[in-house]
Amino acid sequence: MHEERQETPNGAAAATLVQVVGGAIVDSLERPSRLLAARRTAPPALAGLWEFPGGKVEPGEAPEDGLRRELAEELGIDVVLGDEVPGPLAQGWPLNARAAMRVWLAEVAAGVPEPLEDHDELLWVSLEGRALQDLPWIPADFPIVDAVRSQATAGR
Ligand SMILES: Nc1nc2c([nH]c(=O)n2[C@H]2C[C@H](O)[C@@H](COP(=O)(O)OP(=O)(O)OP(=O)(O)O)O2)c(=O)[nH]1
Repeated sequence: MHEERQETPNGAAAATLVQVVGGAIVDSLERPSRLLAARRTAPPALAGLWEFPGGKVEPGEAPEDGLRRELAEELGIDVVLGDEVPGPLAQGWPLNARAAMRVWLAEVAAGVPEPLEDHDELLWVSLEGRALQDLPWIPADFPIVDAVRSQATAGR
């Protein structure tokens, strides 16, 4: 697992959060209208909840490379990454006491997304209306979903 150490404000060393990366895959980076949500199969506490496909960055791996690798493994696709959806931390969005996630907008460059690993269903959900927020996401993902929607639909 990839954990780094950093200095806290009082100078004590503290373990930083496990770095997770997630893909906010939209139908088109140019004119986004739908987002791809993925339903987890494990662990039991998260099974059945929706998330951004992705996973943990491996030691020595650049976050963007980790995201491309995870999306190829889990969904069988190559992606073009767009802008990052920045969170409040240097490590992105807080997920829980141990992990934070950096999220990038992305578009499918090759392949058709399929739930090959870790998910049992994929859903293209409209960025308009309530459909996105009405899905049972992993609780930590709701603010991220909001930010993704705002960023993806900005400038329309
Ligand atoms: N991929 C992903 N993980 C999320 C999201 N929200 C959230 O709280 N998480 C949590 C669930 C897990 O505790 C952690 C990511 O772990 P993971 O199980 O997806 O990572 P991985 O594919 O590398 O799996 P593994 O090698 O550890 O089995 O982050 C999300 O939107 N996407």
